[in-house]
Amino acid sequence: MTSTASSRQRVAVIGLGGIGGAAAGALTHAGRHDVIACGRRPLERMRVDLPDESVEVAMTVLTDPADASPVDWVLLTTKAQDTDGAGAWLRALCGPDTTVAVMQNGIDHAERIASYAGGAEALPVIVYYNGERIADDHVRMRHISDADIALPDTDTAQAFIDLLEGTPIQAVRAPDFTARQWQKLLINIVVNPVTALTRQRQGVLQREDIQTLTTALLEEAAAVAEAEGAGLPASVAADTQRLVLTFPHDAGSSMYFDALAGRRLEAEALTGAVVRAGARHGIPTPMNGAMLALLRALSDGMGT
Ligand SMILES: NC(=O)C1=CN([C@@H]2O[C@H](COP(=O)(O)OP(=O)(O)OC[C@H]3O[C@@H](n4cnc5c(N)ncnc54)[C@H](OP(=O)(O)O)[C@@H]3O)[C@@H](O)[C@H]2O)C=CC1
Ligand SMILES: CC(C)(CO)C(=O)C(=O)O
Repeated sequence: MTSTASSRQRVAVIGLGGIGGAAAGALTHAGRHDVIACGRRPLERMRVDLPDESVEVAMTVLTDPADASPVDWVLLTTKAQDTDGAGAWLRALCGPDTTVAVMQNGIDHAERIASYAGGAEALPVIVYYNGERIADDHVRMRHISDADIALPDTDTAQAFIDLLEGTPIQAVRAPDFTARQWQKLLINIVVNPVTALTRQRQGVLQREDIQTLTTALLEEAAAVAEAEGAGLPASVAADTQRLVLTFPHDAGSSMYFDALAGRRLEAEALTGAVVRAGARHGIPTPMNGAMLALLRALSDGMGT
């Protein structure tokens, strides 16, 4: 674990989309650490619309893992399905003292990076803030929950909170981290597929016919979460349904933006995780299975 309370740290952010662009921009703007970004295209400056201010920051962006060397912190912010593609970055950036904050949706954060990160420690991060890539050099971050990220209740998590000091990213240590991972997954198996498949922003969730669908998706997923020992309350399906209806109608979702841009969808890490866990426990998930088939068909027709 790296100590960050006072020392200047070397930070690398892999991926400069909605989540990574906001994190890299906010850390660079705060100026407390040496931040590099690892991307697929060169970039010199980025406009970052933070919740309370819009800033333009000069970025140091590497495009070739051969130019990278081990750092104190790696923030992995690609989509889950692009983790393998980011493997060369992880290998180059991770040493024995590196911590990798896996800022992705889903429930198997640590497993995704295990084969690339050598001895580096994985810190799973539940991301609640909304990040939108407006252009390659322009991202917007919005708070949509009390906390922007949730972390396990560990010293490493505290070191990450210290790292983020001076940025608008509000973090909490969560003793109920596993429950929260599943709670977030329940949100994602509703908001992401529905917005991506309908190509409509979150206002579409207010439709009565869509609410019938999302209730069914959530009830299946809640049964699977219970079998997994997630520790969620019996009311979690109804609670999640109510919660997603409070989200901004004009917000998209990470999967919605991929559908619009013709990129592959994060279907296996979200809906796929529920369907696979349901199969392990012998719990039928026909509605999520149907969504998964549609998402796979859409995703397989996409480019990258
Ligand atoms: N956006 C949101 O509001 C939220 C997103 N999340 C989760 O956060 C994670 C990140 O999502 P989001 O930021 O929206 O995703 P984006 O698609 O906006 O950004 C992903 C970034 O990763 C880059 N990337 C992909 N492969 C590589 C690679 N091999 N090397 C370097 N960069 C690479 C992409 O590059 P390129 O530009 O070339 O495609 C892109 O810049 C996902 O797991 C998502 O589910 C969680 C909560 C909210
Ligand atoms: C909850 C939501 C929809 C917030 O942006 C999200 O996690 C995503 O876009 O993937």
